[in-house]
Amino acid sequence: MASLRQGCGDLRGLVSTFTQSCQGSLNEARGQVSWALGALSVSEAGPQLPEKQQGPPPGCPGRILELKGNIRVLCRLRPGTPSSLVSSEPGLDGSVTTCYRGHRRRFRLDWVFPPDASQEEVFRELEPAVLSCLRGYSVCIFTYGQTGTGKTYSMEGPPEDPGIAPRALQSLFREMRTGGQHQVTLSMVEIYNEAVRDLLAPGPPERLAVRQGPAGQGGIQVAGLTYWDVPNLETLHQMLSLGRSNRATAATAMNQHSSRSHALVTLTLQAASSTRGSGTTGTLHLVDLAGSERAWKAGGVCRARGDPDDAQRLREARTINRSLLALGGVMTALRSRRAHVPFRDSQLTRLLQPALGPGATAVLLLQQGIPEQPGLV
Ligand SMILES: Nc1ncnc2c1ncn2[C@@H]1O[C@H](COP(=O)(O)OP(=O)(O)OP(=O)(O)O)[C@@H](O)[C@H]1O
Repeated sequence: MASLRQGCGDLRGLVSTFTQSCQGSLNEARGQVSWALGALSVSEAGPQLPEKQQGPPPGCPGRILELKGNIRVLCRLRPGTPSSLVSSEPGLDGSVTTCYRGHRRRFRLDWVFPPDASQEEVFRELEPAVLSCLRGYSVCIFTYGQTGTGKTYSMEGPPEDPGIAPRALQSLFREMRTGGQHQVTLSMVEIYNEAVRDLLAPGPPERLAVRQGPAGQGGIQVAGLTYWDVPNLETLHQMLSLGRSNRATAATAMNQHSSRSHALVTLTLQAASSTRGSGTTGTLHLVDLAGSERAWKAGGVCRARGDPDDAQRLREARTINRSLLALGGVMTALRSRRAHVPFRDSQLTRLLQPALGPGATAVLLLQQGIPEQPGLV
């Protein structure tokens, strides 16, 4: 419990950091900064939040995810978060009261993974939701957090200790071997500076147009996006690694290999009619969101020197923050069950519209912790 206490308080840091980022760097964000609180549903406990499940016995992580129609907010703490910065007390109602650098605040989370949580423990919590795709559900898993807090580590992980995505795929294919025939289709895009690009296109990635589907059919269409039939796990891994190598990355002041784009992997699993779950089509979206660092930090002090690369980093940071604001606005609207959900506010939310709509399950994994350069937190 000590590590849990230590870690979840730093959530305040995430919200606070991002809020400051919006206030300091984005004039257009003024007045909307409350998104970070409402949208992530980690602020003052809101009535829409589902009840936190009973905690699992030690060594036996619980199955906390309901499989339909919910947004779940989990938090993972990066190793090395100093306990002097944070403290928190879990409440009976599932809320977490945190104290971050002396400011007390209540957050409510569905689960907190302490800094020593393994990749396997994290995935074990998500596995039931992942496998529900084989029964026709739509599931979307995000990693969100300041740059360098471990989003890609959690989603992809190093080869010797894979993260959510490789484990999810392995689990799905293992289940399909015993559960019957499915047709698996893959697409992979990145959103870089609000341009949607196909990471699996045979040629150089081009900007693709995102359109609303024809009336009555709903959905979103990405003109020219390639969809690939995936016969087996090995092919899938090869394609994902191709897509990853096409993803825009650039060194920033905060993370040498910082991802400057949002990456969306979409797997469609269509059950053959003779199998269980016959006729169903499930979808798994795995979303590695770009880091939400403060724009001025990403640009770095070199911005003053007029370095074109730094100007580019600054622009990237602004568009990233703007799209994360839009995502927050969508989440707020969904959780408040508002009639209007502003999906059209960014390419990210437009593309995710089918993944966040009625009946879908979204899991937001908040990454918290101290990036590699502690002075930046
Ligand atoms: N739980 C963890 N255990 C061990 N190492 C970790 C963990 N989380 C993150 N790291 C390490 O921290 C560094 C930064 O992590 P990562 O690249 O995943 O951050 P990120 O949030 O994806 O950053 P960006 O938004 O800039 O892409 C990496 O070297 C990664 O291996």
